[in-house]
Amino acid sequence: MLDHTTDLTSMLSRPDLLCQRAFVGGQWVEAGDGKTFEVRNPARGDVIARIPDLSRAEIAAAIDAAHDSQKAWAARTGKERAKILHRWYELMMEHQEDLAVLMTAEQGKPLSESRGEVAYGAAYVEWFAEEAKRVYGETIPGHMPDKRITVIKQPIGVAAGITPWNFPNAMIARKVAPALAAGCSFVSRPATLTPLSALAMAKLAEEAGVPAGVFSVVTTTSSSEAGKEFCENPKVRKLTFTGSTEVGRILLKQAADQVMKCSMELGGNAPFIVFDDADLDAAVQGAIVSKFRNNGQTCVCANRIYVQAGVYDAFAGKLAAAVGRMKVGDGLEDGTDLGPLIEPKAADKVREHIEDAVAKGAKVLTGGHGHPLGGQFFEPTIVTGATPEMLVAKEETFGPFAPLFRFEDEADVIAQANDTIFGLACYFYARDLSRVIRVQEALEYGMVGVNTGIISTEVAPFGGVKQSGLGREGSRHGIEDYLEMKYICTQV
Ligand SMILES: NC(=O)C1=CN([C@@H]2O[C@H](COP(=O)(O)OP(=O)(O)OC[C@H]3O[C@@H](n4cnc5c(N)ncnc54)[C@H](OP(=O)(O)O)[C@@H]3O)[C@@H](O)[C@H]2O)C=CC1
Ligand SMILES: O=C(O)[C@H](O)CS(=O)(=O)O
Repeated sequence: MLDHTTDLTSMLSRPDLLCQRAFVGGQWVEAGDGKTFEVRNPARGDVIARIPDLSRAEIAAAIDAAHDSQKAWAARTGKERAKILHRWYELMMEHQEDLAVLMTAEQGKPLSESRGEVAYGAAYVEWFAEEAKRVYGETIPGHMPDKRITVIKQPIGVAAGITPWNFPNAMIARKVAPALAAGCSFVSRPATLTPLSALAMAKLAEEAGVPAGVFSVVTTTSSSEAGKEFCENPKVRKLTFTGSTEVGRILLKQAADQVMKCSMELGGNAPFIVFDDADLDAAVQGAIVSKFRNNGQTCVCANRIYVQAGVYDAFAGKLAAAVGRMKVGDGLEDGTDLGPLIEPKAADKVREHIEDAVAKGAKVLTGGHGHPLGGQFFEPTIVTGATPEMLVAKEETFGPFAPLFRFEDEADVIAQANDTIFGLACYFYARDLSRVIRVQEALEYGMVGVNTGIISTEVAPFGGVKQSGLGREGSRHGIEDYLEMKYICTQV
């Protein structure tokens, strides 16, 4: 168990990766007024770091440094930027264990998941190191004999990003990597609860040769002030956000005044559908990984589990048995499957959804309460008899709560699955080919898992429709959000 900062640094092969200063314009800085905020280990509540609480003016200074360094960074060849990004990827993987320990200490997820997230984040850096060399334009046959048409793509300029606590490495990597690959500079503002991963990434970016000012990490408890500076500062040309739809709406409204380009990866409410021709064992494994990855604190996790009547009881029994084998504990301890929730209000939300469901007729199959470990630990919970009238049918739980809805036919479950303002990820298990094609086309989501519960990869376009967001991250499409297209018409 961790007691204090010294305990955490004693676990690191590179203690200097626990950075307790902000990274602005290539300098490691304190807040001008000396203000700091505490970072606590959610498993035990102890303080593991004290981080500068920067002011809006200090955030503006990071934007100035990004602006002053961007043109020279863009003037480098794609190959030069690729080389530096690839070195950053190599350093992230060389220090995977230290980055994972820092992540589990500040966010709580099991060390095995933290290692996976570091590799996932690094994969985005590796992917966009390659894409940096492939920003192609085009020539178009002229519309008149004396005209020549070309189209080129240029970096948009200074980009700013606000990211959540649930994936404190990958959400930053998935934004900074394409931005830098395109020739943009980037100011990152990580969540108050989890700044350590971002700061360690900045340390390794500096070592990889990212020039001063091109990538800054501004730490502050005043997220709204950071958001306003990002949206109102004329030097910022691009805003990218991952978090709740509620905050996404606020930022979009603020960004509208400058007609700023925005990318939004927002909330979800993923349906997970099991048809009667599914491989039930595969469906159970898919439900476990989709529902309980990061303790359910994932925007793409299964939030509603729909099971066709003919296999409902068999699936429920298998799922309960699998959940019963999951170990709740400190993420730094071997064998832990489910760490603590990020903060007390997160446990309150899970409890609220469970109590609401039971009050409206659901039956607890397993779990249902805070875990005996106390604090933010919670029992993984399954209820049967879930109905559309329950809170969990409309809201993202963001915790280890699996409500089982029973359905009769395909049309009925498609209607229920689509009855939400969200459209990020969805999943279904079936083996009839015609049904698979019908259902994958009928579900109104940006991403579909067919006979799989995990879809996150750097090679595919990640993003949602409806109120789950704007734009895509990852894949060959992800760099486009950091580029402007310029049409050139030349008289010959
Ligand atoms: N789609 C996704 O990937 C995610 C979805 N969510 C959803 O959001 C819910 C709440 O989680 P939470 O982490 O609080 O998500 P939030 O959307 O509240 O926070 C996400 C990030 O935005 C920052 N933020 C909050 N308010 C503002 C603001 N007015 N202006 C600028 N930035 C702001 C937060 O800073 P700080 O926390 O430091 O104040 C954090 O860095 C979850 O229950 C889940 O439903 C959450 C995380 C990821
Ligand atoms: O915000 C999230 O929950 C992540 O985008 C989920 S994933 O990309 O790691 O699947």
